Amino acid sequence: MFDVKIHATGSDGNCVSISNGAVTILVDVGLPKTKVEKILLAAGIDPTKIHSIWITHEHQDHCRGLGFADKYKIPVYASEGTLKALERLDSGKVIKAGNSICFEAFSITNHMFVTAFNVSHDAMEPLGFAIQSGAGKVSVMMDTGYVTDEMLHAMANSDIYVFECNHDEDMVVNGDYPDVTKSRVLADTGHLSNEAAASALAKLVHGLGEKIYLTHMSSNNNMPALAQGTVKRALKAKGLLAGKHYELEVL
Ligand SMILES: O=c1ccn([C@@H]2O[C@H](COP(=O)(O)O)[C@@H](O)[C@H]2O)c(=O)[nH]1
Repeated sequence: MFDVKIHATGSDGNCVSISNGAVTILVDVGLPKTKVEKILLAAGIDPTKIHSIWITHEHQDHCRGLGFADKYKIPVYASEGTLKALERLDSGKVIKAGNSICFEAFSITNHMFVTAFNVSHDAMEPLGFAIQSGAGKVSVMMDTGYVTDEMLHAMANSDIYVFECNHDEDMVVNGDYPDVTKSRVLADTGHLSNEAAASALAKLVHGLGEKIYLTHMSSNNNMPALAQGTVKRALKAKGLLAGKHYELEVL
């Protein structure tokens, strides 16, 4: 089984580690580099052992700590658009949506495939990632305004879902954000609402003990109980109960 740790999530910074026991990767380093170093060491992760860092897109809350990659000479993978926006096209490694990169393939137990898929966010070329190995499958989907069939296909049959569950639409509409920010959050290239996350998860989760992490939650336009309740209701409509058919954690 994969070991997934959500070290930080939300608009202040995102960082997830994924390990299959042999290989550890990070998805996003959206905290200052010294903080990335600190939280990883506190979690028992040796920075010198990190195989690679996968960046979903160029917004600061996802890549602020890229200096951490430079310090430890860790390869950085992202889309061409993201690497261009980060001015790292020369040093970064390009992954295209639909493509998989396989590493440590010399042993069936050590191998890990990372497959990229397009998401819909107001960045140059944002990606989500599905990570597979003998340890199972983990999907990471953050910062997307909606979920397409292609995204569902890429994430299908995961054991672990790291899923954006950003806001309650009514809270955004009636909240304090300026109109331009409200429109941005609610746009197709914005962030995922509780309802949209719940509806996508209801299509993905089969009740086989999947683990769901609800992430990138707004502290202004959401409440953990509201997000959790929305997802639980959608899954209950399929006959699936938290704690029995799947595990749910709100971060
Ligand atoms: O004053 C603000 C607050 C937030 N944003 C952006 O909106 C989205 C959602 O933020 P949450 O903190 O999850 O509510 C995110 O992209 C923020 O960067 C903003 O532009 N201005």
